[in-house]
Amino acid sequence: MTFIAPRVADKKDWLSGETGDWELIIGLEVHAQVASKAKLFSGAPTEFGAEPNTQVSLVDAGLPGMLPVVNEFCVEQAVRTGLGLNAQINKFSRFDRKNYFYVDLPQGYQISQFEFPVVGEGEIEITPEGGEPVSVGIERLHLEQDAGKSIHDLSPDETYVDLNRSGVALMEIVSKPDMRSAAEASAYVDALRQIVRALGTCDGDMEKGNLRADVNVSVRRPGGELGTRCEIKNVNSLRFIRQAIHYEARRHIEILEAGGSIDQETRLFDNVKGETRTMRSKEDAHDYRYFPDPDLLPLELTDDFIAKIKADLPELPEARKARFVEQYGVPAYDAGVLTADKATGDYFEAVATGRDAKIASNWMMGELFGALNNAETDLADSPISADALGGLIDRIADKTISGKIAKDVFGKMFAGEGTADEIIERDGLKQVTDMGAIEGFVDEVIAANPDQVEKAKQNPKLLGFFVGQVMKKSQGKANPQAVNELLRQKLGL
Ligand SMILES: Nc1ncnc2c1ncn2[C@@H]1O[C@H](COP(=O)(O)OP(=O)(O)OP(=O)(O)O)[C@@H](O)[C@H]1O
Ligand SMILES: [Mg+2]
Ligand SMILES: [Mg+2]
Repeated sequence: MTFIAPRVADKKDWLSGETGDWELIIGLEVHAQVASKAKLFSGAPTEFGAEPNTQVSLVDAGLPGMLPVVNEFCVEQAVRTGLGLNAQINKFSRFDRKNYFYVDLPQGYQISQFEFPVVGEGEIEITPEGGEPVSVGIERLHLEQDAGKSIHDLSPDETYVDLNRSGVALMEIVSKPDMRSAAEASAYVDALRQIVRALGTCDGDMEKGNLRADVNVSVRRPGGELGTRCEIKNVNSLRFIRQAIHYEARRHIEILEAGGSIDQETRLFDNVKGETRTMRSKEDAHDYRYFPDPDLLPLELTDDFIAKIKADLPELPEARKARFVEQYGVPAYDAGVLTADKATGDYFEAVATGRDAKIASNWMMGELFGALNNAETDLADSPISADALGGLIDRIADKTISGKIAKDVFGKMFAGEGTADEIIERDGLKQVTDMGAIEGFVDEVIAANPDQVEKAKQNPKLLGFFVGQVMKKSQGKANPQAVNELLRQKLGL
């Protein structure tokens, strides 16, 4: 298989093949687990990592005669998410049975929403890395229950079933086929993740599988008819999403250019090989025989219910980003990084308030994130609190220390040696601003370098040499501005 790089210059992710260009089309179905302590239709707990089959009510085990009762909290979270996606909230929706047989589905059907989802069309704005913002349409969001889990690797000839996940509430968020590159697809999932986390409706933890994507991919000639899609199930990291898309796009192009056609298929992504492969083809495509679940009444939401949720919505990442640019004057790129999650934004606001915001953002994005990264830890466990970083920045602003010395102080703060003030005091780092003392250093340096003084009169660039010498004499503590001024005066530059 030949690897064809996307033509970044075109901005769109057009792929060149042997016979011309192809346009990539991607639509995603994201399954986001509702952050609820109880399941969608039972009171069983949903906690992650429990012993197998310890969180299973009779309803989740699909025992005959058991009746589901809808969890109102989950409905509320779906509506909240819908509002966060700028989407239509449907006051009438209905639960349907999606029938299929599998060992991890004890009821023999999944309760889902088909014809009448709780949330309809919406739209979010995303910014792919290095690209311009694009808007992605949301087709719908519906509530459904998760299935159990089959465990194949405990024994060579037996399959075990863990029903802890059975009945856990999921929101399936279906996008329109609006994405045109792997970068856009991963930016979309990232944006969704940020939104649900800001809303608190889903933990968005892809490693734990509480946010995962079915990735639909097709290719077409630029501007032509949509091609046949293949759906890659359950991809659970942004990197795997990008890899799966690239692999799948190349596969489609190779087949089409050789004169073949694409079969609509459900495929799996093998993250070790970086390949997708057939899981089931159209021949055994499911006929789910959806019908309204007779055990559940339709959901009818009142205006009041929706209005209350709306009144309680937090500021979402996109809005916060715009506010950071506007209110604090930081560049859009910084604002994007600083609003990637709530805690980072809160930390920034605490440091920036009452201080130079650009300096606050530089210290966070440079020194702090660098140190956290090296220590393989994150902001939640930062040894330097927002207050403490603010305290350090204050000492630069009031010229107690220079920016250069501040970096050393930062290192010591990060190592837990104390606050900026304590370290400055302890190590005697206070900047020398006493003009008399600085003049002493300057005179000494001039006296010691008569040749250089003569040269400097022809070549003002030598000023740097003198500044360096004076700073060295003062052990880095002389106020650099004062040193510069005095030297210029004395050297007549
Ligand atoms: N030609 C296409 N190329 C790429 N993506 C497409 C194409 N046509 C549709 N899609 C995307 O495929 C997804 C279809 O999801 P939807 O949930 O509606 O149906 P499904 O996959 O048939 O159902 P199920 O939930 O049972 O998997 C949407 O995200 C849509 O944008
Ligand atoms: Mg779907
Ligand atoms: Mg699908």
